[in-house]
Amino acid sequence: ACSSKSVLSQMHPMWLGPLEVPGGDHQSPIDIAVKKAVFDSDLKPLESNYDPQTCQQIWNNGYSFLVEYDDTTDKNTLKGGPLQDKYRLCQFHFHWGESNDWGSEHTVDRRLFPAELHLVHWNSDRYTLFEEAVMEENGLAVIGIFLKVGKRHEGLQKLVDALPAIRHKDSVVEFTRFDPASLLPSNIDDYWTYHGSLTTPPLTESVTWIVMKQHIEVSHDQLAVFRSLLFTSAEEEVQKSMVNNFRVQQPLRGRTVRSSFT
Ligand SMILES: NS(=O)(=O)c1ccc(C(=O)NCc2ccc(F)cc2)cc1
Ligand SMILES: [Zn+2]
Repeated sequence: ACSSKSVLSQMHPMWLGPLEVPGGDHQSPIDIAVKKAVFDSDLKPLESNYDPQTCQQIWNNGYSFLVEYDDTTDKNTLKGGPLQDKYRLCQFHFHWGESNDWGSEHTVDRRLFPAELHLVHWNSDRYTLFEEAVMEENGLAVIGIFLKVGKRHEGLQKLVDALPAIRHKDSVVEFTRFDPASLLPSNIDDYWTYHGSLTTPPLTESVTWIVMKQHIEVSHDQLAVFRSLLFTSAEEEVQKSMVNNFRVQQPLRGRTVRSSFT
């Protein structure tokens, strides 16, 4: 899959404060000012085709937990929406807070959500590897979905049950037959889109962000299990609970956020 450990483990540990990117003017996350978004009637509906059989593993990378898919063939594709090409899902992960009052990376009119899901795809029409695409302007497409605390999310429970096995950084367990579509909101036609970056190092400005207007609901207890994960590996003396793994918001720098709805 796409997040090779070697690159990740050399990453700048985010709790030491986000790495400054000199001159980066297309950084993420941002606040989405709803009234300033420009409706674009050319935006098409998103088309996702995911195959649960290609789910491979779930692991704790010391920043979040990732569910990784086999991205060596065009089995999990995303196209349409703002995208010109076909993109391949390689992993999804979350960002969350220490309390339900904050945790998301993007905000909508400054409104914070307790967590945010990112489904990470790379442009398989133009590149052969994620690592290649991550350096290119049209290389990545990330779907952002806000989580709200409410009713239990049945689809999420299989994932929540696997978390105790990956409490520590660099722990991995086999994870199969998980359908990422089970995490999508019922309406995926209403979204905002803008050009931005990865929200963790290397912070490359290669992401077409697609942020869903409709959130999904998870229970308080399900989200509490996210917070039982640790940033630290089993060997480290001081264990740090994995919370507040979101980046501070970045300036819009003149970018326009487009909406697929009025
Ligand atoms: N939060 S987010 O959705 O913006 C995001 C998505 C993916 C990655 C990632 O894969 N990093 C590791 C990485 C980066 C570059 C490489 F070349 C290889 C691995 C980081 C952040
Ligand atoms: Zn993310």
